Amino acid sequence: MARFSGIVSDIDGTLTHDDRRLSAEALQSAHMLSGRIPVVLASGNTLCFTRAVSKMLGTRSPLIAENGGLILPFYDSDPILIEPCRDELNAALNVLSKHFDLTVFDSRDRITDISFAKTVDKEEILPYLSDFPNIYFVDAEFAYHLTDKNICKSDGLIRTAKLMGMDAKDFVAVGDSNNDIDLFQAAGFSFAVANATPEVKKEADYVLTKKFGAGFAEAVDYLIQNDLIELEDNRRDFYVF
Ligand SMILES: O=C(O)COP(=O)(O)O
Ligand SMILES: [Mg+2]
Repeated sequence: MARFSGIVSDIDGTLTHDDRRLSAEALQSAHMLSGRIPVVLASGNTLCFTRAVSKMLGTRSPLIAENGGLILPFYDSDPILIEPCRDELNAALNVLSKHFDLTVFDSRDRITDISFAKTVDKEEILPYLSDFPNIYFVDAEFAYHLTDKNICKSDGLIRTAKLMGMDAKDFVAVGDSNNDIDLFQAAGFSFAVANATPEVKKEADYVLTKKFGAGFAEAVDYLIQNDLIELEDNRRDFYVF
C-alpha cells in the first residue's frame, strides 16, 4: 500500500546541476511522473521562473515560490501572496547595501523576499541583521535570501496541500539546501540529494547516494521500488497546468 500521494521538490541543486543547468535525469524522471502523481515545486526562486520550470518538466501541479511567499494553485490563477514585513526587509537591504557591494537578484519579479549573490561572507552579514527581528537570513547555496519569519517552504506546503485536499504529511520532499530544512520537517518523508548541506542531510529521512538531478531520479526510483508511491495514469483531479 503506497504511503505517499505527492512529491514536493526543490529546484536549484535538486533538479539542476551545480551550474543550474536542468539535469537530464531529473527531467526524465519528472516526465515519467507527469500526470501520474502531483509534483509540487517549492523554490526560493521567483514565481515566473518556477512556473516556466514546471511547464517544461510537466509537473502540472501547484507551485510554491520565493520560499513560500507565493503559491500558485492553478496555472492561470492569481497567486496567493503571503504579505511580508516589507519595510523591515527594505530597511535591512538598505543597511547591508551601505556596508557591502550587493548584487540583488530579480528585483522586478521578486515580490515577497529579497535575494542577492553570495559575494559576501555570511558571517560578515549576520551582525547587521540583529536589528530586524521579523526577518531571517538563509543561505540557499545558489543565493542568499532575506525573508519574513512568517514565510517558509513548509508553510507553503501546508497551505498548498490543504488547497489540494491533502495533508503536508502526504508528501515526500526532496531538497539540497538550508531553505529546505523546514520543508523536510513538514513533509511525511524527506530525501537529501548527495550534494546537500550537512544540516539538510541531518534533517533528512534518507540521504541519497547521487548528487543533483541524478539524486532526484534516485529518490523517485526508491519510492517506486519500495511501493511508497503509487502512479496512476491520467489523473486529472488536481493536475491543473
Ligand atoms: O533561489 C535560490 O537561491 C534557490 O532556489 P531553490 O530553493 O529552488 O533551490
Ligand atoms: Mg535548492
